[in-house]
Amino acid sequence: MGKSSSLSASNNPTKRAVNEQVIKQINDQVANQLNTGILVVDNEFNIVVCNRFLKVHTDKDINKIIGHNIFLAFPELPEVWLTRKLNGCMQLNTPGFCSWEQRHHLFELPHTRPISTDSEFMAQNCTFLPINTDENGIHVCILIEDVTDVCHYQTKLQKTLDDLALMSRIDGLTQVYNRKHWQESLQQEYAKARRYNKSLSLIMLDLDYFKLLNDNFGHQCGDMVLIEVSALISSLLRVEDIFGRYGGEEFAIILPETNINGALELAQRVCKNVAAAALTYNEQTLNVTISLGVAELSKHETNYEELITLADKALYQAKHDGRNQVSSLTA
Ligand SMILES: Nc1nc2c(ncn2[C@@H]2O[C@H](COP(=O)(O)OP(=O)(O)OP(=O)(O)O)[C@@H](O)[C@H]2O)c(=O)[nH]1
Repeated sequence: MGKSSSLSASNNPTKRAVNEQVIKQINDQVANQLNTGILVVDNEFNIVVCNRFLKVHTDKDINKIIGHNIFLAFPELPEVWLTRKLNGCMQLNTPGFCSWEQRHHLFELPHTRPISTDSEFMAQNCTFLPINTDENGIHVCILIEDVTDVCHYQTKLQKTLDDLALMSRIDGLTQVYNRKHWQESLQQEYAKARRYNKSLSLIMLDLDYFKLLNDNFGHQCGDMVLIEVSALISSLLRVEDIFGRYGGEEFAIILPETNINGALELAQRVCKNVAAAALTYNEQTLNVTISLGVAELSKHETNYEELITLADKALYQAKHDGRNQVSSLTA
């Protein structure tokens, strides 16, 4: 009995045909209920199978695109790139993949999320699977996964991380680099200047009689002056120059590939511009000046800190000589 029933399942052609039909129905229903696009093309890139996902997400009549070339049915597809991808998959008989990070989408399918994204189209991960059929040779099955949410939250997360990284380098009050980042930059510029035998100069600057300004006009006025003066100085620099708040009312500028003459010229310009700036607080005119110390890297320094010490000494000299001026020192 057992033997005859097992024989009937595999050897009875009618039963086998019924089984195959049932399996096809199951496969079709599963494919049509999946929240993944399934599109199968033959070796001439004609569409052989297309599931309901693509019907739901496009206004195309799926029955009309079966048998048509994929690049005619979906003209938005990158033909050169996708042809190479499909051919590679068929020839090597190995799967391929394309993530939304490489290409945000292949198919222009509008996304249905109530979230705002940078693109009007659904972000997609696409997998390319080689399918071997007995009669018609190799096909490729393209699986289209909707990853709009992943893309949206990943992009938001990356932006937050970028903002945090920036914030960790920036002084909260003046928006110029903070001391930690500035000092790390100097360390790098020092190493570069030594390695490539390039010149490197430093300007240390400090607001004059700032305590008096705070005492006379209040701390808020002092803060406003720090913001305005650093914005003014930033506007006078080249993009390669690295401007930072060294602490309190002391600032510092790294000048890569700049010798002492270039650094002195810039320092004079900064000094004059700050002194000439028309700063007011509560309708009162403020006379703000700065003192600057300039130093150039020479063969004598053995580390970047010695360059800071040199520029700091020059700054002290400028203060001592009467403020609102530039002084320089060489080792
Ligand atoms: N408003 C404000 N004041 C600050 C800030 N950081 C430091 N200060 C003040 O800056 C003043 C610096 O005073 P001093 O070091 O005596 O220097 P100075 O009065 O500028 O005198 P010289 O440098 O010799 O010209 C102090 O009163 C600090 O409280 C800040 O972020 N905001």
